[in-house]
Amino acid sequence: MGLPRFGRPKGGGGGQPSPNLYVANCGPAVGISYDEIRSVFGGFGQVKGVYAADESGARVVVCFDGEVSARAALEALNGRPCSDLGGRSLHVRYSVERPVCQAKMNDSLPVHTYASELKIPGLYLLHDFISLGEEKELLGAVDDRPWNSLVKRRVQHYGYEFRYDTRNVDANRHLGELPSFVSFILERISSFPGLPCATNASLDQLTVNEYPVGVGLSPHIDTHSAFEDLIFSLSLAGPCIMEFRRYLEGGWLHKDVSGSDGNVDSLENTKFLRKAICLPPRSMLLLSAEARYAWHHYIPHHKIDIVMDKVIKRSSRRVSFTFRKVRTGPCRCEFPSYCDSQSKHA
Ligand SMILES: O=C(O)CCC(=O)C(=O)O
Ligand SMILES: [Fe+2]
Repeated sequence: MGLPRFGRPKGGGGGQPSPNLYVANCGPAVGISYDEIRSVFGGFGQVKGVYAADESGARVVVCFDGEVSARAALEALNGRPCSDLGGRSLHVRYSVERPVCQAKMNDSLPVHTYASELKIPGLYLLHDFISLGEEKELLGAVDDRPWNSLVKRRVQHYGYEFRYDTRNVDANRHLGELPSFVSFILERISSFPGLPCATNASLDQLTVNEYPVGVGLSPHIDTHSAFEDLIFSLSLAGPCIMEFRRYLEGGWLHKDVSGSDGNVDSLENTKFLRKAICLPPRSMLLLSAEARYAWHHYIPHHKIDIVMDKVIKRSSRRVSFTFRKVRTGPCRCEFPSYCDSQSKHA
C-alpha cells in the first residue's frame, strides 16, 4: 500500500466539503504520532484512517466516516494551537480525491523487507549480519582513518581505489591488503547460503561510503569490467531504502554521467521496472547474477522514507562497506546490453 489517493485541495478556503481532511503542520516529522492524531480527531466522530499526505512526514490526511464529523473537526481545529498535539497550530482543509493516474505517479513505491519479495534473481539480504558491538567497532575504525570528501558524501577506499570519473579501478595500482578490522566480515561472508567457500578470500576491494542524512546515490550498475560477479554491501549506523531499476532497453551507455557525486539522473525518460527494499543497519546485501549485472541500484535522496505505510525519518548518517573483487580480464556476463566489455561501443 502506498499513500492514500487524497491530496491537498487547490486554491484557498476550506475547499469542497468531504469526509476527508488534509492537515498540515502535523505528523511524525514534527513529533506527532498517527495514534495521537487519530485520538484528537476521533473526538469529532469516527476516524476511518490517518495517512501520510506526502513524503514530508508533516502533512496527513484524516478520513472520517462522514462529512459532519469532518466539518466539526475542521471548524474546531483549523488555525488554532492544539494543546493535545504539542500546541501546534494545524492547517486543516477538506481533502480531494486525486485521479488514479496522479495518485499512482505520486505514490511511493512499496518498500520490501526481504529480498525474496523483490523477485530479482541474484539479490539477497541477510539481516543482523553483525552485532551492535561489531558495528560500533567498525564505525570507530573508519572514523579513526582519513575520509576523502566528495561533493555530498565521504569515502574511503581499501585494496584498490575506485575512480568516480571512469567508474573503474586501476587494477595495476594495488594499495595493499584489506584492513584487519574487516577480517571477521570476510570470514562470515562464507556463511552466505550457496556461495563457493573461497569467495571471502578473493574479495580485494573495499569502498566505505558515509552518507549524511538525506543524501543518496545516483542510479548505476557497478561497471562490469571493473568488478567480478559478487558485490556485498554492509549497512551501518542508519537505514536506507535501496531502489532497483531494470531499464527496458538496457545499455551501459545510459549510465549516470554525473561524475564524482552528482544527482543527475540521465535515465529519467526511459521506461523501467522499479522495486525497493529497506536496508537496515547491520544487514548485508549481496548483488549477484541479474541483480548485479542488469539492474541499476539507487538510493533516493530523501530525509523521510515510507515503509509499510510508516514514515521513517532518516535521523542518522548511513555508512556502508562495499566489498568487491577487481576484475582482471573482460566481463563475459549474460547481459551484453549492460556490459561495457561486450558492447560494440566499448
Ligand atoms: O552504499 C551502498 O550500499 C552501495 C554503494 C554502491 O552502490 C557503490 O559504491 O557502488
Ligand atoms: Fe554500486
